[in-house]
Amino acid sequence: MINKIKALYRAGNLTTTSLLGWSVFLLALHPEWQEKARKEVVTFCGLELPTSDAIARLRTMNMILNECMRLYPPAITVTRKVKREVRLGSMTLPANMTMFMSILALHHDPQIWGEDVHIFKPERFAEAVAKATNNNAAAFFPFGFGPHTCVGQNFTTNEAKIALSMILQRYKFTLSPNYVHYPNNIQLYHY
Ligand code: HEM
Repeated sequence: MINKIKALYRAGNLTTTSLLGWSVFLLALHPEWQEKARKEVVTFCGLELPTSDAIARLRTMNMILNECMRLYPPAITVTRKVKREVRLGSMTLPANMTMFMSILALHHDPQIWGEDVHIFKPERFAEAVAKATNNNAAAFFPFGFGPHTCVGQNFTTNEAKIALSMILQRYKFTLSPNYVHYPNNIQLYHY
């Protein structure tokens, strides 16, 4: 039981702070999106604490958070163990093999996202994910997929929306001239 609680704490802590950190960074770099997000928050929440009804209406913020997780996915791979030998396209995967599927690589693949793949463009997510991904909806998988999809997905999305709304209600922010870009992989599990 204690280990399960520790796992939830570890899985939910650095991932959410990573998402919030990169969101603030990207909004500092793109003041026009910062202003759009602030306007939306003020329209639906005023200067009050965001309610669950208001959070559900934050479409622009949803687009921004998706684009942040596309460019800087808090978890960069998902892992699967091959139970028995299996054919996958032209490959044969042996039993007991551990596979790492790179979220980061797929989120930065120009064949899926287009030549502007490295540019922050929340408007990609204005419509369905299938549209943003050139009909490869599974190629956007910041929370993994299948039976092991992140159990904290809805919780963390709401948490991030509340935190970001409260920041936007109170502050305008820009990037420090001393900032040095140094994205780093976070280690989720330290046993
Ligand atoms: C932005 C925040 C988060 C991101 C990007 C994220 C991402 C992920 C990813 C990629 C996986 C692997 C899914 C797979 O293998 O298909 C995962 C699993 C998991 N996540 Fe999250 N996560 C986040 C927040 C949270 C939070 C807040 C919690 C708990 C409160 C949580 C609990 C878990 C658990 C327990 C698993 C294991 C699920 C399983 O193996 O059945 N995560 N998460």
